[in-house]
Amino acid sequence: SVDVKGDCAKKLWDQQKKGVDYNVYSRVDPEVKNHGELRVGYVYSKELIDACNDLPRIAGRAGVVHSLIETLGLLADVITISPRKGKEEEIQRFHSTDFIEFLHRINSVSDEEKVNTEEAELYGLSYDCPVQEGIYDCAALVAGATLTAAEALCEGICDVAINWCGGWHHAQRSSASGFCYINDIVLGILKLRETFSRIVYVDLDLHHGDGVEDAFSTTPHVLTLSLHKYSPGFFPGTGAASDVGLRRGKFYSVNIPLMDGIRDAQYYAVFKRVMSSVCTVYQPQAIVCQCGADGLAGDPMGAFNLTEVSYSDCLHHILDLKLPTLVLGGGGYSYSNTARCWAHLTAVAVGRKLPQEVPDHRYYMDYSPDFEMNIQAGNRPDLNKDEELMDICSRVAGDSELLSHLLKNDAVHMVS
Ligand SMILES: CC1(C)CN(C2CCCC2)C(=O)N1c1ccccc1/C=C/C(=O)NO
Ligand SMILES: [Zn+2]
Repeated sequence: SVDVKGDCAKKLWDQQKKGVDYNVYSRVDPEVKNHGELRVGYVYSKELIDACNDLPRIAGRAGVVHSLIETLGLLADVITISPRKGKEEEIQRFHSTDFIEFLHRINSVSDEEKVNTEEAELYGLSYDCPVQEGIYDCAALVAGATLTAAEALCEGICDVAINWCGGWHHAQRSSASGFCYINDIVLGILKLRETFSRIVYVDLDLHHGDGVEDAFSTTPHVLTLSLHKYSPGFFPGTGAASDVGLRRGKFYSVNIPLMDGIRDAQYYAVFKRVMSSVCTVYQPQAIVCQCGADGLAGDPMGAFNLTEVSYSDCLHHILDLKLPTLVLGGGGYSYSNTARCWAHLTAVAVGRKLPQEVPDHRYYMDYSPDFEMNIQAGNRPDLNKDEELMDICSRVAGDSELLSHLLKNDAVHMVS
């Protein structure tokens, strides 16, 4: 059973004041900026974690993330929701039948040789998206978890719904890409569209959220906003500031291209400026946020210098909108830093303060040598110039003016 946050926090605080020392890792401190009244759904099951633990490029990551969140006692503050598997007809709402059929076929193949290569190439299967036994089953479980989270928001079971196993933003309608096979985010947004008419998708991953942007580039009902590294030869190569969407979706795709080395303060300043102007004009009814953690200092991608602070500030800003919010994972290749970051974001959602030290648990040694919960900012040179970033922001804000003009003249699309 889950205490209502207020009671839990108050009871714990009263106990602590009375000197009863609760054996909790995190001090519940009412001073912490508290989204206390938010009900937070946390989607997970042993089956989902086990399946994601077997994914080749992030083998074991799901378990490290969940174990830290569990050890920090955060499950006591959330509504845990067991996910269902995505049904074939749901997955077909975005992906083509032939692609799904192909994924089914390679799902049961044990050795790669049997797969005919040019067909695999056609569907995006390559080094980055290896043929993997059981890949369909795993991807369908992940998609089902994101759909379960979206349904919980539509039914008002919770205000925030988290699926750290989701966030596979590169998958396209008929091809895998960038290690993403089924685009759980697109499926989750289509589910939210059954209830909400205007949805903002925020992509904080190091990489451009191309699969989600492409899925909704011609519609004004989903505004996609992606902040990402944009430089020659860097995957996926899309997401220039000039990429604003097409036809009826023009100005409803927003891209903030960034250079290596960006740090927390600058990143959050850009996010806040763009997100504020977009939301003021667009008036979204729900938010989806992909929190890919490969922008963190210390990630093997070695690009940005972010810590959990800017990710937390962005999520605080989003939660302050008091809208149904779907929170998803994504990239993140330093497992300890990814776990630190997503544990902090879970704590932000439930309004808990975390301890300085990583608590002892099964994966404690992954957090050496510091064993601290905070991530140290890197010192890679910052190639971003303030005036360039401000210029991009004001252009987007300018587009927001255009967007507001469109909204006034486009009432048909924005019927609430
Ligand atoms: C195969 C992995 C996913 C892993 N990886 C690194 C991390 C550390 C050692 C290898 C990559 O660069 N990858 C990729 C390879 C080709 C295309 C895309 C990606 C990553 C996409 C992504 O994160 N989107 O959000
Ligand atoms: Zn990424």
